[in-house]
Amino acid sequence: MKVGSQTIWPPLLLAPMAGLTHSALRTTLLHFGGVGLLSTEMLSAARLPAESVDHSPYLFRTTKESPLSHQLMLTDEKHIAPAFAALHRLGADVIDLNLGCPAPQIRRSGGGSRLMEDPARVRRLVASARQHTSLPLTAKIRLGETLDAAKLRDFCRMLEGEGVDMITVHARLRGESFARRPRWEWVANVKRWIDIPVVANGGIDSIASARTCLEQSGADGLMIGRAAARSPWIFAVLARALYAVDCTEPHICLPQLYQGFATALVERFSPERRLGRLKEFTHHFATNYFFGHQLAMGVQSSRSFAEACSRASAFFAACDPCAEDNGKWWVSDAGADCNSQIPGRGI
Ligand SMILES: Cc1cc2nc3c(=O)[nH]c(=O)nc-3n(C[C@H](O)[C@H](O)[C@H](O)COP(=O)(O)O)c2cc1C
Repeated sequence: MKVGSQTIWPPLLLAPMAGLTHSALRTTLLHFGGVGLLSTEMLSAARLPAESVDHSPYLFRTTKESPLSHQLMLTDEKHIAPAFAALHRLGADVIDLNLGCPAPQIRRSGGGSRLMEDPARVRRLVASARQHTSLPLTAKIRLGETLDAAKLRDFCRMLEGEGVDMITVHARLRGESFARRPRWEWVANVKRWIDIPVVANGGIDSIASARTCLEQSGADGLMIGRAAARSPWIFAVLARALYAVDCTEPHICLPQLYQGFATALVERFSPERRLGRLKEFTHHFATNYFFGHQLAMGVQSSRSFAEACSRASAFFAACDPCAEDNGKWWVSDAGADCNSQIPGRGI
């Protein structure tokens, strides 16, 4: 899939997810392979220029995490020039505009899905964004407030006309919860209306759901969110099954994978940044187990990273035969330093 100057292959994209799509998860995904485009979580355009790449957990990346899309939460034209200059310095491969986030605090600030209600403002923002970068510029949207084909069609055509190179459609209305079946057939409408690549998102968590989504949407690519945290090998599985990519068949040992993720957190983030991220990941990862709520609750109620790791270790020892092969594990809070991976960058 060609997006501006960037070739994305396989056309399997990691969804931006606040608290989840940081360097540790991206590295865990890369271990298995099959991801065509990685993503950051949403970054505030207003705050980005002041963030230190040496200290920001949102910006930290290793050289292996490429190609990487940086997602911007944009509310005001005045933030575009400094934010894009910062993204160029950071070596972003793709810049994505968040036009779909339904979270109340984001909407109150005028960003995310609030923007879809004001197409004239989005037109100005996108036109200005386009002038400030030659990098691939993409947009992530939901279907809107209500099912209104003409409104959605005009909005998508406007994005294309202003120079957006790809649109990802999270196939739900703004107010719809994750529990609702995604409306992949509406992605097919978007695909008919515009000529740039269209990526389908929402509810893709298996080969079967990916195939159904592709059949119903005719999308050029698929974006995967929560399933990436539950089953970080999903990209490798889909890349093999759908795109005949030569990924090694994943060997999955859940305790080992969890340990690898926790170690990556220690290597990348300062102590106060680790526990929250482990909790967020565990919330999704624990659903791999029938009694996963015990793992999730144990980690959720932990007061320190070490306590969370030791509770997880105990859970695996009791519930997962694979843990025996790997012995009793622990993660040291002391951590390694990833300056070795990127000269000049600290944590
Ligand atoms: C914890 C969490 C955080 C999210 N943060 C973002 C975000 O920062 N930007 C964004 O565009 N969407 C965000 N989303 C939405 C996802 O990108 C995606 O659209 C949604 O999860 C549906 O895809 P899925 O069914 O594959 O998870 C988030 C979703 C979750 C669960």
